[in-house]
Amino acid sequence: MTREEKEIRLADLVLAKAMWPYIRPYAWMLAVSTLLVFAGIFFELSIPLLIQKGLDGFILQSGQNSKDALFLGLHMEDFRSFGLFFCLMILAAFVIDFGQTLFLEYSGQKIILNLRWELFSHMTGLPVAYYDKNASGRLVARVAGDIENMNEMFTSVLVFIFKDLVLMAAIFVMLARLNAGLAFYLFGLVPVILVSVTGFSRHVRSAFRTIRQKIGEINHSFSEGISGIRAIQTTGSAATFIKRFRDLNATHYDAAMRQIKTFAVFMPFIGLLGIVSTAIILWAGGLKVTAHEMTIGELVAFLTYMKLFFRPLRELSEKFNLLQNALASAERITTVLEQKKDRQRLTRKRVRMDAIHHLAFDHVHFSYDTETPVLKDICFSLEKGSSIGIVGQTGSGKTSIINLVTGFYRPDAGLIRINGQPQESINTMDIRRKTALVMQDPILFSGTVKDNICPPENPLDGLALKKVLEQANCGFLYDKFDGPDTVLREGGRPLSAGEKQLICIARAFACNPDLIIFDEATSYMDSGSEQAVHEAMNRLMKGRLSIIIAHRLSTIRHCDRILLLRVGRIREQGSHPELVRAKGEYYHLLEKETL
Ligand SMILES: Nc1ncnc2c1ncn2[C@@H]1O[C@H](COP(=O)(O)OP(=O)(O)OP(=O)(O)O)[C@@H](O)[C@H]1O
Repeated sequence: MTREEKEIRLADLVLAKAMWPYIRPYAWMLAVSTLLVFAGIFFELSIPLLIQKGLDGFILQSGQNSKDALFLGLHMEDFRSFGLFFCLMILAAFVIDFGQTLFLEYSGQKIILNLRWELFSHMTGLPVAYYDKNASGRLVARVAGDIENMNEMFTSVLVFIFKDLVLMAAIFVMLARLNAGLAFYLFGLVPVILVSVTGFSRHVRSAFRTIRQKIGEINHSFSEGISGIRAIQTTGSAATFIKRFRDLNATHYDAAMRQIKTFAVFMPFIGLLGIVSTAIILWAGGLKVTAHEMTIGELVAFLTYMKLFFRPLRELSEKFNLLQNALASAERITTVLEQKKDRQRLTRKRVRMDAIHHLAFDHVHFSYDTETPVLKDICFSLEKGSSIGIVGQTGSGKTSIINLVTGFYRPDAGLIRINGQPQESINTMDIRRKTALVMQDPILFSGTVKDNICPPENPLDGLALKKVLEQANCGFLYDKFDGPDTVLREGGRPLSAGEKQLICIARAFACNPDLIIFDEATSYMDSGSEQAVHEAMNRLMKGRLSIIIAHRLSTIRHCDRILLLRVGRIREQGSHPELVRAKGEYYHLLEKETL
């Protein structure tokens, strides 16, 4: 056993334990389905035996006791009642097959339905830090591809591997019972079959793995190419992207061809084994029939069982690979679901909070990777009705301060106090409920403007909604579009950047926050749109705690306090007139901006 196989098998128990809560409600269906599989095998194996009885007992009249205890202790007097019995057996096999497929598909689909829902709802609650570390393309592949692999495992792999193994074992028993001498010839082929199946599985598994991996990368490349289409077209980097994609595509093609070639050799090889063994059995069986050691019916039944034996053999090795693949998917899904504890940590054993009226940073130090300090010794405080502006060069740590306020990350040292209490003692969900974040890139979801402003489960009445839109300067919605019923497509299309930002401000009004944070909210706008957004911002800030991050000093000059950050440290702090009087860094920046 290779190290990798060992690891997968060790992990299987853990996986089974993790997946059991999803399987448990439908376990009885899977059990019924398994019982039906057994019943199905019984019927499947009965057919060749019936053919033998029909041939020997009625058609050729060569069997001695064929009419006695014809089948399952039933006596058939004539060929018509035998034919009727045959038809009933086939009908019963059909009904069992139908029932088995229905139970299996139903339970498989239900398990997947719950698992997909759980995974998605769970992912919406995962810490932002998790998303910062994991590429979105990979995570999307998890919800889509990995869940689909698991669906395949429940509906077409697990039960069928089991069925095929039982079927093959049962066929061996039937063959030995029909004619032990002939079965002995067939057992001679077993080592050849085992060696070829193992070799084939190894080859296909490595190709499978490469294919899956490359498909993930291809998806990622596609999504990156589509979301960054403007940058690609304007920077002239299309050729680089196309070349990277072509290489990826070619690797995928090579792996797919490797897999196809292996199948192309293996499948006919198994077919060849089937033909060779049929020829051997026909020759040896023919000799036995002519020597009256065997009836023709028995020979035909023997050959029919052999045919049944080679069919699952072809599928089994392919299914083992699918199983490996599905187990890898289950492992990835379990890893995501295990992140649960992190979310619970934010709310469990913490005091509830109704309102924010004071926020303070007390000698806060922070780094993303515990090695590179991003914020150093940050101190400031903010009361209800007042505002703080944060300025500083790119990468100076402005957004990192917001990441700490909202609880997306934790400080390495120092304290953040809310209403005088340490932030980590307060339910983070309460803090977020009372906070509105208006970001540089306005995030709007597909749906109506109304749904974007207030979720349908917590709607505002018509009058309140109109007021919120008025306060946020969203009159354009009534002039150019269908008011709050305007339907937005992905990314908030067809609104302009400024219009989208005003909708985000309306959303902030609707949730009536105590703390409002603007992170470069006007940086993409022309002066006309900026004016409209500023008016809405000023209205929203009244009577609340506000933090405004901006590159342009004009945006924050009216704030009660301004922090100037450089390389993670507060270099200057004070009101606009105080900082101008101090003639320090802020003053020089102001001079540059007014030039
Ligand atoms: N998720 C992250 N993981 C690791 N490092 C990060 C992460 N986010 C930001 N950083 C690093 O932290 C530093 C501060 O980043 P931050 O986003 O707070 O700067 P900023 O002042 O808001 O910059 P900008 O004005 O460009 O938005 C930067 O050096 C950045 O590379």
